[in-house]
Amino acid sequence: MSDTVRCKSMIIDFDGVLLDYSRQRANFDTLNKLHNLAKAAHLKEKINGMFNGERINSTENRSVLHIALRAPRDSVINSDGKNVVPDVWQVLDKIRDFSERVRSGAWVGATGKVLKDVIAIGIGGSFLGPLFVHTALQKDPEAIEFARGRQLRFLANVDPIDVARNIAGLNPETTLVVVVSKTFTTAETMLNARTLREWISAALGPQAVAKHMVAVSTNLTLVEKFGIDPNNAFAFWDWVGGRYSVCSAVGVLPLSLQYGFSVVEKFLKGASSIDQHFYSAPFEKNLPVLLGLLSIWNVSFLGYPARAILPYSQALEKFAPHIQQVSMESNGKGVSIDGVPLPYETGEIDFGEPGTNGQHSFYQLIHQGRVIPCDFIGVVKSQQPVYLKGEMVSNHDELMSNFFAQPDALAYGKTAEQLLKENVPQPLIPHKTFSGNRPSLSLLLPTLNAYNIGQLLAIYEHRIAVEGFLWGINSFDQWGVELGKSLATQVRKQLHASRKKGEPIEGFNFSTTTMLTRYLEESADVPKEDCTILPKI
Ligand SMILES: O=P(O)(O)OC[C@H]1O[C@H](O)[C@H](O)[C@@H](O)[C@@H]1O
Repeated sequence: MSDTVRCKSMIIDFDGVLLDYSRQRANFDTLNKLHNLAKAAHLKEKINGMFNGERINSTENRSVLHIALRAPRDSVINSDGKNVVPDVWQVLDKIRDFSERVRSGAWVGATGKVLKDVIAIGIGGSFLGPLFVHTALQKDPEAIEFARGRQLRFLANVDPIDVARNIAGLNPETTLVVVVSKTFTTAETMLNARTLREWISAALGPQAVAKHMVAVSTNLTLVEKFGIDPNNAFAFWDWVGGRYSVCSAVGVLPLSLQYGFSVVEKFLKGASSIDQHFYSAPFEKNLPVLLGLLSIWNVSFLGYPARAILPYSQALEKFAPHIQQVSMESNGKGVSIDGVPLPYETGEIDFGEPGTNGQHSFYQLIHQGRVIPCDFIGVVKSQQPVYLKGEMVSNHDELMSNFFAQPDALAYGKTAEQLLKENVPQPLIPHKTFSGNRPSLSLLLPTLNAYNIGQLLAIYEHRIAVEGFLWGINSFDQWGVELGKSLATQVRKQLHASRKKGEPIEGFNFSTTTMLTRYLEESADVPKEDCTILPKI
C-alpha cells in the first residue's frame, strides 16, 4: 500500500480543523488494534455515561458535565433526572447583564468611577483556563475592539509578589476584583482575596467592598460569609471539575468583563461544536477519540511518557500550562477507578512553548535525544499579519515555514549517507545524524478567534477524558493534591507559634527542622505585632 494512501486515511477535517496524524508510529493495523482496545474498554459506553450525567466521578459521587456549560439554550442534559441547561443559561444571562452594566458604566465603583480594570483572583482550574483564553483572545482583532480601555489581570500565586504585580499601576477606584474559587476554601485564593479586600477598604472604606468585589463559586454560603453580596455571586455546580470549569462563570465572567459576552459566547459555541462531534462522530473520524487513542499508543505501548505541546502561535502561549493541569491532574493516577493498584503507568508529562521559541530551547532533545511525541498546532490566518516590502515571505509565513518543516525533520531525520554526500567530515557525522522516526501530529486551525479557541480547548479536554477512560482510571478527582496542603497547615501553625510566642520547632523531621530554623533565624526582623502592610507599589 502506498504511503499516500496511509497518509490520506490519517488526515481528518472537521469544522475547519485539520488533523494530520500520519507521522505517528502507527499503521492501519495499529489503528485497528487501538479501536479494538476502545471496544474492550467500553469507550463508547463511558462517553455516553458522561453525556448522560452518570456519576462517573465515583470517588466524589459526582457527574461530569462541563459539556452542559456550552450546550445550546434549548438542549436537554440531565443530572439526577433534572435538566441542568436552564440553570447554566440563567447564570450566563446574569453574567451578560452584569458584564454589560460594568462595561457601559451603569455599574460603577464606590466613588462613581467606571470599573475599567479587573483582577481575577483564583488558582489552578480557577486560573489557568481563563488565562489561556484571555491570552489567546488578547490580539484577536474583534476581541481587541471590545477590550479597548480595559484591562484583565490574574492573581493566582499566594506569593506577595503576585499581589504587588497585580495592583501595580491600578487604582482601587476603577478596579473590580472577581474572586474565583469552586470551593471558596483554597488557602491561596482566600488569602489573596482578603489582601485585595484590604487594598480596597484601606483606600475607599469597608463599604466600598460591595461595589468592588464579586465572586464565582459553587459555595455561595462561604461567599456571603466573606462579605460579598450573594446577588453579586455567580454560581456553578459540583458537576463541573475545577480544571474543566473555564466555560462556567469561572472563565465566562472575567472574559465577558474584558471582551463582552458576545465574544465569549462564540468561544462557548466552538467548544460545543466539538462536544457534538465527540459524542456522535464515528471513532475513525472522531478528533478527540483518535488523539486519545494515539496518546495511549505512545505512552503505554511505545513507552514515551512525555508530550510536547507546540503551538505556532504566540497567542497560545498559555495553552500548554492549562493543558498541563487538565492532563496531569486528571490522568496522573496510581489506581484504577475501583481502587486497584495499576500494573501500568498512567498520565503524560506535558510541557510546551510556542514555536519558534521552543526550537531555540528544548528541541535539541526532541530531535536527537529522547523521543517525545509532539503536537504541532498551527493557524492559517494570523491574528496580526505583518508584511514587509522586499521580504521573501510575510512574517506569518516565516513562522509557518517552521510549523511545516519541524514534523518532517522529526519523521525523516538525516542519515550518515546524506551527510557524507554533503562532505561532512567523518568525526562530525554521528553528531549531525538525525535518527528520524520520531512521532508528531499536526493540527491546523483556520484562524484563532474565540470560536477556534473553544474548539481547541474541547478537543484537548475530551482527548484527556478518552485517555482516562482507556486506562480505566477516574480522571475527574485529584486526591493527590491534598497531602501537601495538610502538611502546609502544620507548618503554618508552627510559624505562627514560633514568631508570635517564641515556641520551639516541634514535630518535624530533622531536615525540615533545619530548614525552618534557618528560615526563622534569618527573618527574625519581621514585625512581631499584628499589623497590615501592603506592597509599596
Ligand atoms: O477553585 P478552587 O476550589 O479554589 O480550587 C482551585 C484548585 O485547587 C486544588 O488544589 C485543585 O488541585 C485544583 O483542581 C483546583 O482547580
